[in-house]
Amino acid sequence: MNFYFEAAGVLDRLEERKTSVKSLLGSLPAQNRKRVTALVLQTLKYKPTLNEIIGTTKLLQLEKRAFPGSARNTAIVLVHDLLFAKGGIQAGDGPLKQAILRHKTRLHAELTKLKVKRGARTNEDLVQLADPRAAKIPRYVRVNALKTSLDDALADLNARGFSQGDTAEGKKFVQDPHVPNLLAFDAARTEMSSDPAYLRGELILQDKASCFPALVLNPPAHADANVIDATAAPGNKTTHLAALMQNRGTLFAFERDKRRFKTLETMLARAGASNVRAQNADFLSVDPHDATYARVSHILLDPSCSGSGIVNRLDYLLDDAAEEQEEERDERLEKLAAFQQSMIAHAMKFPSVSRIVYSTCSVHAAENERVVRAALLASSGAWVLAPRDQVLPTWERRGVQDELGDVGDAANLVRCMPGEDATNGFFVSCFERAPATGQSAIKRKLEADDDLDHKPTAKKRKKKKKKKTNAAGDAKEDGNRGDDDNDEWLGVAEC
Ligand SMILES: C[S@@+](CC[C@H](N)C(=O)[O-])C[C@H]1O[C@@H](n2cnc3c(N)ncnc32)[C@H](O)[C@@H]1O
Repeated sequence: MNFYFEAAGVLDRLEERKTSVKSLLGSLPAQNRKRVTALVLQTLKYKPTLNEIIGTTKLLQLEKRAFPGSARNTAIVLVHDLLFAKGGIQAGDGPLKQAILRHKTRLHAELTKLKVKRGARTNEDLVQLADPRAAKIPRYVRVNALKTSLDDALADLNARGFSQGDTAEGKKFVQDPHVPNLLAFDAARTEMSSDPAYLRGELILQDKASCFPALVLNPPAHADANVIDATAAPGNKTTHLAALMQNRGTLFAFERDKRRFKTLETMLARAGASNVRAQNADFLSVDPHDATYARVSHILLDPSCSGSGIVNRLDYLLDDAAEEQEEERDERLEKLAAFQQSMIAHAMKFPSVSRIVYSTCSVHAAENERVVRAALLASSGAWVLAPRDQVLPTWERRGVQDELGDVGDAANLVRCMPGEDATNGFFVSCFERAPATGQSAIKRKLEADDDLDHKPTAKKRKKKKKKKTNAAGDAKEDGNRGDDDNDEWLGVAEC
């Protein structure tokens, strides 16, 4: 029973909003920490549902002696386990357990009623529907071109009672206007995980925004094509890339986590992605100059991130928790951003790579525009952003210029806002090698910064003076020249 009390204690202190969930869980005695953490996180996910069920059953009023006002969270964690844990309540047979079990039938019946009322088929649906942003996200399903054609998939769906409509409602689905082969279903009423076409690998459950990176990378589809997916598991983007490559050439897929690598292998097999060479390895330890990768022309980088864009994450439930959390978050973001930058810098070292897509499911500029900015500056002008017309041109929400600063045009970046774009929060950027001739705006900017940053030596002073004289001369020749240069400096990327 102890760990139930500990979990309830964590929930109590969270409600006081004096500290963050992370530090609370970190301070628990080591022996129970894992178990209590899992229980707290699960309970938080289901808390709105549990509160409603406990309210309608009047459990606390009926069991006042077992659960006085101060023990509300103890009742919540116990009801959580009764309704949602595999083995039910994990405790002896004390009075608190008995108090809950007296209402077992009623509690289960209320859960069933609530599911019907909210149109939820599974417990997970209940969590989804409790988050107002999630209610706006349809269930997206990508037709896997490696296993079936769009026409055949549509015919199969029609034969099973689905039909195309203007909105994803009930048995009606919509063809997505931005992503070919993507269908949107009614999230509350479509249970896809047991769908036969899904089990055959013909349909892949993938959020719309998560389909953007492979589309933007636009990998080649010929026998000599060499592409890398640097951070592959669970493999949604890998199988999407393989489909766009029509299983031709070679797609090297890296995943450093052993357990996630197994999932990747399962996904690849199910999707029939036969051109993938999956390796359980750290991308950062792959030698860019190894002959195996000499012809790699495209790299997809979808590294670990805060996941703050994912609707249903705990971050959302704890959004308004203590201030300390903000500080902790900033620290975490800084660390993530440093890692993300190192991944981009590493990708840029592959000698034949001409195009790199970097994406996150984060809404924080620290992991998005600011990482892109740092990567562009670190490349000293060798890389620029691919132009908007190659980066989902019809998608309206673009990057944040103030965060990207003067190193590129934020219109070349893609953002998705949870709750507003019918997707999870997402960010996509695409780097391409700067043209060999001419100087990129970033390079010019860096040189200028360098000139400003360092005390001019006699040689530099002389050079600067000469530059100034030339500029003055040029300006005389062409009245607007000086202003144009300024525009280029500020407005930026050569794309
Ligand atoms: C955001 S997930 C990738 C999701 C995947 N692209 C998809 O669409 O299914 C990031 C993955 O990268 C892996 N990862 C993180 N750093 C890595 C590294 N240095 N090398 C290889 N894999 C890495 C993580 O273990 C995690 O599985």
